[in-house]
Amino acid sequence: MMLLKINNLCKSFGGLSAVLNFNLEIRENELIGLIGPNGAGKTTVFNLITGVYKPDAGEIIFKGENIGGLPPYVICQKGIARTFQNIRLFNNLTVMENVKIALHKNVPYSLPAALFRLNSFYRGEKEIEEEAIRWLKLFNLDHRREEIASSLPYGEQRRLEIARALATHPTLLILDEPAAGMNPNETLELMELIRRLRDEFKLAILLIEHDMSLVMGVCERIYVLDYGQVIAEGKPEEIRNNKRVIEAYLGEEV
Ligand SMILES: Nc1ncnc2c1ncn2[C@@H]1O[C@H](COP(=O)(O)OP(=O)(O)OP(=O)(O)O)[C@@H](O)[C@H]1O
Repeated sequence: MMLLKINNLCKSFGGLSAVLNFNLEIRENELIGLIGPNGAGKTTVFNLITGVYKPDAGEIIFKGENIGGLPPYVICQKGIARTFQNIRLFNNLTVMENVKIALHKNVPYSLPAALFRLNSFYRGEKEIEEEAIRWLKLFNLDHRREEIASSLPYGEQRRLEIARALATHPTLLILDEPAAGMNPNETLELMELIRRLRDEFKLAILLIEHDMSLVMGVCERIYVLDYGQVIAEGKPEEIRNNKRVIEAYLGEEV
């Protein structure tokens, strides 16, 4: 079933068309890559989908509803979660607190229960704590539970950011350069993790990545952006041999 359908999306900054008549389709449980040279408009597309920017024109249809221009927290509630190119954790909070914040999107108690500290508040908080621990175990971060997020090694901060995104129970997970700054071993582990998450949580995943081994290794379909426009779309082997794509990367290895 179709999950996300983007029609003729446009966004300019001053006189510059960062995204121009952009179209994309993602079905449930698909793993899609968005690639392109620096400045091609990839992050702008992510910022449009997640409500950071309002589209100038076009539609972003998610589960049949146009979500273009809605605020980020509403888009998150509708089932889209993301990570950022430069990791954005709550640096001064613990690992556990970072995940608990995401779980407070759907608190299992009422406002009066929280204000008057009713039993349902304590029960709800316990449920949140237990779920946070389940997420940390899944991402092999449980032993770091009480550590401050910014003190974690880089690869673990990336994993924590993905755990926090998943704790909002998305149906579409958007990853902006998840392998940036990782060594080849960490990248291999990340590829394994991305495949596992997609299968276990029946997720659709859209990722931007400059690491071609990761994109070609995990994505089923790839969209290639250049100067804000899609210049190619297809399976990894089709993209690898596409003349326009090779030209856009000007001899870079695809
Ligand atoms: N907030 C903004 N204000 C002005 N220009 C912007 C803004 N955001 C992006 N741009 C411009 O839009 C174009 C597309 O940028 P974008 O960050 O989306 O590209 P990208 O494909 O994600 O690049 P990279 O791979 O380097 O991250 C660039 O020319 C960029 O300078």
